[in-house]
This record gives sequence, C-alpha cells and structure tokens, in this order.
Amino acid sequence: MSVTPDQMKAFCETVVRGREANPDLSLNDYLTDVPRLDSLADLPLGTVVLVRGDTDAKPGAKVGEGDIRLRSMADTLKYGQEKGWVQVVFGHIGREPEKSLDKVAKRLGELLGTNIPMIEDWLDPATTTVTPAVTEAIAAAKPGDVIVLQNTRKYDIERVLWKAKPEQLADLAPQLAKLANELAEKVGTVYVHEAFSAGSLDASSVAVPAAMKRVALGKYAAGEFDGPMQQCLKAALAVFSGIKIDKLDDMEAMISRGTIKQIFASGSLAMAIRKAIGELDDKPVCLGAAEDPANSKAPWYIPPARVEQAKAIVADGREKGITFTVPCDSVIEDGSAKDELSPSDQQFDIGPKSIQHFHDAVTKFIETAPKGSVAFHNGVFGMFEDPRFENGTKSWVPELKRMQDAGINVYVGGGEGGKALELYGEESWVTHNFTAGGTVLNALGSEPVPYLVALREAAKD
Ligand SMILES: Nc1ncnc2c1ncn2[C@@H]1O[C@H](COP(=O)(O)OP(=O)(O)OP(=O)(O)O)[C@@H](O)[C@H]1O
Ligand SMILES: O=C(O)[C@H](O)COP(=O)(O)O
Repeated sequence: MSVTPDQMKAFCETVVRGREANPDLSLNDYLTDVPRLDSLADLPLGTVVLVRGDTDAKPGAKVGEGDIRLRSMADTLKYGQEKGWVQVVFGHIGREPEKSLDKVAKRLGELLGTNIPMIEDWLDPATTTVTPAVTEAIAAAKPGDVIVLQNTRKYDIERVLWKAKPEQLADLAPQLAKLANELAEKVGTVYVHEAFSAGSLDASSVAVPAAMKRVALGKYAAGEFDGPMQQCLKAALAVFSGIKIDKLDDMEAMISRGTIKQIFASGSLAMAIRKAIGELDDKPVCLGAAEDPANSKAPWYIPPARVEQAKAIVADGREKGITFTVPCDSVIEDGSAKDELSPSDQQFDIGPKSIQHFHDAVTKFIETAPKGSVAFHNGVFGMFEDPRFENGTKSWVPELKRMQDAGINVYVGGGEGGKALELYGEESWVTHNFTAGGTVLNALGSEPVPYLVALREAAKD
C-alpha cells in the first residue's frame, strides 16, 4: 500500500488540527481504536517490523542508569524477537540533529542480550530515498534480529510538521508521502509505536504510519495509558508548575473533567493565576518583568490574554468549589525573597512563605481527601538547575512523599518534575513517575496525543 500526497495531506491535517479535527473524541476513544501489540500475533517469522522507539535516553555506564526509556521498550522488542520478526528501531535523541544513537543501540543490545548494529546514513535527504545500507542490513538479518537507524532528527523532514499550519500541508505532503512510502517499500509495512514520550509532531511518529498496512501500540506505552493515566484522569488535586504558560490549557481541560477539588499552581506559570486572583479579589498583583511587553519573547513572559484565561479558570473553578493555592512570595535574581515584585523584578523561585503555604495546603488536603484520592504533579517550582533557585522545588518533593504516606496516590508527570523527584527524593516516594512530561499533559489535557491520532487514522484502513 502506498500513500498518495493527497492522502498524506489529509492524514497530517487530522493530526495537526488535533482536537479541532475530532472534538468529541476522548483519550479513551483513541485508546479503544488503536490496535495493541497482540493484534500482530499472526505475523509470520521473518516479518520486518518498523518500531518507533523511545530512544531519547542518556544511557549511563551501567544498565539502570539513564536508560529507563530503553528498558521500557524491552518487553515489546522481546516479543518481536520471540516471534522471529526483524525489528528496525528508529527514533530521535534530543533536539540537535547531530546527536547520535550509538550508545542507545549498545544499551538496547545489552538489555536484549544481542548485538544491535546501527545504520548511520539511512536516508538520502536530497531524494528522500532509503539507502542501500538499510536494505542490505535487512537482507542479511536473521529472524529475531534488531537493527537501529541513526537519530531521525538528523534529517530535516523529521521536523517539518512541528510548526506547520494546515494550509502548509499541501506543500509538505509529497515529501512526507515519499518518506513513508520508501520505508514501507524498503523496510516493511508493519509499524509498532513504543515511544511513550514521543509527543512531538515528528514525521516518524505521525506521518510514517500513513503508509503502513498494520499498526500497533507497544506494550509499555499501552500499559501507561491503560494503567496510571486512567488514575490521573480521576485526580482530585492537580499541581501545575514550571514555565510553559500553555499548561493553563491543560489545567482547564483537567478541571472540565469534574474530579478536581484543588489546584496548586507554582513556578513561573502560577503568576498568571496569582494575578487573576488579585484582580478578582480587588488586590492588584505586580508580576514584575514577566508582564513587561518588552519581554514578550521570553519563555517566562505572561501575556495579558493568559491572565484573562486564568481569571476565567479561577472564577469558574470557584463556582465548582475548587480551591486554588498559589505562591505568596518570590525569590528574585539576587536571591532575596519579596512578597510583592516591583516592575523590574524577575521571579526565579517561590519564597519561604510560599513553601510554608504549600505545606499547609498539603496538610489540609491530606485531612480532607479520602484515602485513595489521586494527586497529579507536573513541573518544577523554580529554576531548580541553579542552586540559588532550587529551594522551592527541593522543599516540595518531600510533600509528595507526605501525601503518599497519608494514603494519597501520587503521580508525577515526568519531564522536569520527574527529574526533581530523582534529584531531591526517591522514585518510591510516589505511586508512579511517568517517563514523559509532554505526552502526559497531552493525554490529560486539552489536545490529543499526536501519535495516538496517527495510529487511529492508520488503523482505520
Ligand atoms: N521561575 C521559574 N519557575 C519554574 N521553572 C522555571 C522558572 N524559570 C525557569 N524555569 C525553568 O523551566 C523549566 C521547567 O518548566 P516546564 O514548564 O518546561 O516544565 P517541564 O517539567 O519541563 O514540563 P513538562 O512536564 O511539560 O516536560 C525548568 O528547566 C526550569 O529551570
Ligand atoms: O524528552 C521528551 O519529552 C521526548 O523525547 C520528546 O522530546 P521533544 O520534546 O524534543 O519532542
């Protein structure tokens, strides 16, 4: 089966438009429609299977170090090995095109107890043609072998959909169709997605499935959606922090599901909520440099429209009986803490009063929430990579343990929040720490997970 440019355009439109394309579909609708790995059980020995892997990892010296995403792929790859498939794993590492998957291939080999070759140049970017190195390696492979293709982001085509508007898709579709058809023709027409964290609009995860005869979601990714994610859909407390202001959209979507009783907002994005509460309660709040239009390009800039959105969230939330807990002081550039920011101050962390405020709010949540309630945490409370601004995050992590010790089920949405847990606490302090930040927010929030949209579309035919 090959995909025409027009079909690719329509396929990518559905993925790029996301919720707008299918406003009535929930996460669970996507999960119902996407086939699972077991649906491929009938594939014969020697079938070549393209596996979009969770290769964005930093394997350390020993197994267990920096390779959680690679270990998460092991069950799916072992299943393929037992079936005697030839599995061709491809995926990205980091954002820089020159980064290499060499250590990833080596660690995957250690995990599977086999030698895994990596093909350095697998695509001719000038013609979007799969190279003979790939066809030769596949021809030489034995049933059960695994082959890794170098970092997909090495080739520009991988990232063309990232910022694409629907009206640009007609121009992009021919080359995307060529890529998908080349892989289908020269590698194989069976595609398994086992990259839970690959939430971007990468060609390998959202365009390539369009040319595939059979697609399936890998065992680990399916387990994360079917298990912990289902619990998070029932969260009573959601903690949103970090710098990405668009997390307000996800907060809104989580609230609309009706289970949230409390929102804690911290980090830079909390400033929008803090200002919104100030305006609603007639107690004006200055956000300092974060609301100065001169900084409108900065990632920590809070646009007026986001304050308006936050006002609507708080007003609507209060009507539903939801309480909002936000910081009441800030640590600024010189390391000092201030209750009120002046126009030139930039917030880098929450201050000591806020740390106490969140501690007290956790105490109240523990006292009032029934045992077995769910708390979901995303992000970090300050620029924690700099020791001067780590206190807010460092003091928050033990609060997760305090909740878990009190019988609350605590889920951490990966990303920087997951890193902070590793740094200031232990995995055992929470019920589950996801291996991905963006995917978890997509799944719980306002937009569907792009690869689930693509798999669902591909499975339709
Ligand atoms: N004032 C601030 N408050 C919070 N984070 C900040 C602040 N200033 C800078 N940052 C940086 O922002 C990053 C975290 O923000 P972000 O919203 O990206 O969270 P994340 O956990 O990476 O998100 P995701 O869960 O989506 O992966 C950290 O690297 C942190 O240092
Ligand atoms: O680390 C991650 O969150 C995933 O690998 C996705 O990476 P990306 O945000 O660079 O697409």
